[in-house]
Amino acid sequence: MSQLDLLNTNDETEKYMVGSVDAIFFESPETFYKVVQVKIAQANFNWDEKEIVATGSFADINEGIEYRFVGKLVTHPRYGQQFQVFNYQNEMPSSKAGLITYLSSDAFVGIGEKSAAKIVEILGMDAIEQIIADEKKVKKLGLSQKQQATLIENLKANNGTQQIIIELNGFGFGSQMASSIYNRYREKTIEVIHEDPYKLAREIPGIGFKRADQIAEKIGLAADTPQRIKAGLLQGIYDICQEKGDTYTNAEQLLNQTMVLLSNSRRVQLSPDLLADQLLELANDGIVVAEENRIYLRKYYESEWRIAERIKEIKETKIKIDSGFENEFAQLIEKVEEQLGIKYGIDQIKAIKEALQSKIYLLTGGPGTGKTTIINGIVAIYAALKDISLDINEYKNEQFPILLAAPTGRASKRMNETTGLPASTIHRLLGLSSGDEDEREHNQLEGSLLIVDEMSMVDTGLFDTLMDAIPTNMQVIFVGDKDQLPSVGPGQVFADLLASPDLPKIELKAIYRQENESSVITLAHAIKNGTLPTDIKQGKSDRSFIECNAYQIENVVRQVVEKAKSKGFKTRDFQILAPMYRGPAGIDKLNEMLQEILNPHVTGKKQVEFNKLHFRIGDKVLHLVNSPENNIFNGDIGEIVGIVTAKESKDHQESLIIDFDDNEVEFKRKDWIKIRLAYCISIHKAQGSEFKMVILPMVQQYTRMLNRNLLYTAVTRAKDFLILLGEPAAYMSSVKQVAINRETTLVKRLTAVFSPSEGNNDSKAEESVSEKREDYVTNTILTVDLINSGKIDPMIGMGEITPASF
Ligand SMILES: Nc1ncnc2c1ncn2[C@@H]1O[C@H](COP(=O)(O)OP(=O)(O)OP(=O)(O)O)[C@@H](O)[C@H]1O
Repeated sequence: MSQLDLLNTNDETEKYMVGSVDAIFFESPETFYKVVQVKIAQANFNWDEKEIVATGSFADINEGIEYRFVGKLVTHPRYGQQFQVFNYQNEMPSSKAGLITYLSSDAFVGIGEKSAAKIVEILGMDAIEQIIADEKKVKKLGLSQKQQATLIENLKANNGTQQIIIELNGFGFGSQMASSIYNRYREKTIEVIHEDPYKLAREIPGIGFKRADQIAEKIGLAADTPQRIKAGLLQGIYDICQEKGDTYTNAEQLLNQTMVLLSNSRRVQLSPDLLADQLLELANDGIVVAEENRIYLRKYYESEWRIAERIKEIKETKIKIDSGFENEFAQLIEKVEEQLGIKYGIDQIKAIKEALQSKIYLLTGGPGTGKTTIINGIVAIYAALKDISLDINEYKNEQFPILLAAPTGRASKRMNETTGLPASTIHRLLGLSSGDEDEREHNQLEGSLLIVDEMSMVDTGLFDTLMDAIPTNMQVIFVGDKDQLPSVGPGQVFADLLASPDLPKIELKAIYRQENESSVITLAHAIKNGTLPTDIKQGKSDRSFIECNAYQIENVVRQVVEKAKSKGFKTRDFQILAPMYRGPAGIDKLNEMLQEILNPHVTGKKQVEFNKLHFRIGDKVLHLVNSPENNIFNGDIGEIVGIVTAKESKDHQESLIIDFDDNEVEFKRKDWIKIRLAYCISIHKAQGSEFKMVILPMVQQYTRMLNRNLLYTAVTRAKDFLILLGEPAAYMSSVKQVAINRETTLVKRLTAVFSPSEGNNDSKAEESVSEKREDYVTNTILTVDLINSGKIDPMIGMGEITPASF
């Protein structure tokens, strides 16, 4: 048999080798992936040479140290045969010399060969085990304090990290995921997994319930263990709230959802009673909150109460209004009107005046109603009244006293452009990093006036954090368009605030955009009122309608785009918006086609492949998550301006350089998951952005997704031109479908804190949130009693599920 036959990659039998690491060829800075050369001392496979290249996930591996590697031989298309390591262990140095080499290696900075020799001489060959078992042993080795500390620290840490990575590998996590998990829990990793493997599903992006459940099974958690059922219930509430945008659910919905989740994951049917019992325990422990027939994750329950209480505190803190305000205001408004060359309407003046006199003020209005013009007026008059300079250069080391913020990068950039003042995203303002909107750690805001735009996009978690950061004496103005889509995350904060009778507000109705009577704005207002103009299909100077079916969409979009291009529109000037990703008229299909016509592959030019997609220089791409550390946010659109191949890069990792409005950010391959092509994007992702021309395909195929707020949001993204395509019936069904109101209790909480005497059972304004929790248990018992007594059938809705579904 030839050596090549022996090295057949299909040979899956487990191989091992013992050897020392000669050289580390490559190490990824972000993951534990490394390519090393191993000098073989012993192996259970044929290998003619002294060395072999090994690849794998090594937490901490040192040159000159002997390890036992378990894995298989593979053939790399470019580099030939290699040993792919599944797991490895530090073969404790078997000889005295080996142990000395190990203790004097790079892993123990400050310990040289002499000191290492002394350690081995005094403690013997089991020196490491002895020190790990009893730290005091290092005291008699004649080492300096620093050396003693290094020795203990590194022996413990190295031992730990290696073991952890080996165990994570054993659970089937690849190097990337293993490092994400390790980075989150550090030395507690294995403890966390053994204590609650489901924590991974809740806390590590990319790990779902099913994956966590597999681990749970591996460590011996039976399908009916309370821990598993509780995890399923928590996941159930979380999933329902994320999917529907509600801040709570009910027992029936929750039990159905959890039953499906648990049964699908392990294919075992559980009794509804088991689930109901565990739900009761979760409530008794205060992990979920049941109130009447509502079941909340504690965090949303508390967020709504906290928001309401904070709003009241801020609203009720007095602001000083000078006796001469009326006169001064009348003069200042005239001055601003002169500067802007406009005359404010009655409602606009009312808005500016009330906003200036209120601690908290809400301002809503559709496109063109003058929200930005009002913000400019408020800022100018506020600055004049308070004698504040609006020249940002005068605030070198000081905080600018007027804070402007919006939920997305693009919206805050627009705010900055329209006001000429600094504006930032809410995340930046709060100093939050990726994914920690709900964290309670954040900056405290400084300044005297805060204006937040695009409020409809702010969800309960972020708003709770924002309210916590606002000092009680700050004046706050929330601006938005209540008819746009609600936030992606749970809640409908802006709509709820507006629905509260206790907060001063104004809804602007008059449209001021004059230029040539924009028919896009007329259309937007018609949609908002639940109708379509009779001339919807007639061509106008700024909008047109092309009738076609789902299968013709791709071709029609192609023609429209080619026409726009020939008329001199740049790729960034027009945006295709669609409601769905899948299907012949879906975002994915359209992006594929649009990339081919707008940025085709040119032989010899660089392109990289990722998840069956190609990325090329010049591609328009969308960022899918918030990344405040790079100042890029969910929904930001950028352009690929560079591709760095593995060969060209110092760390041998390929990357894309993406330009987001002059902010160039490097994306390593592991981060490509955060971007996608943006020739066509979803309407949700377009919220907070505006485009010169919007091309909007709508077909009946999308029916499930269509509603009035969605169509309204899409149409209002168009600044100059709107091209509607598709089936008129799809547009009609959109306007008829009023977006179902989200289930939230913020309005209820606001009423409770503002009017505690209104006989409302929930009016606990006098109590703190923790005191309110006292009532959870009684309420939960009621709910679960209902289930047990058969008044709520937890199997309702499961009629369509057959054993085959599981
Ligand atoms: N009182 C007014 N008199 C004349 N023009 C006005 C008046 N108010 C606003 N405008 C003009 O109407 C247009 C729309 O106003 P503005 O941009 O403030 O509205 P908006 O509500 O912020 O709209 P959008 O949400 O579409 O940006 C602008 O060109 C603005 O200059």
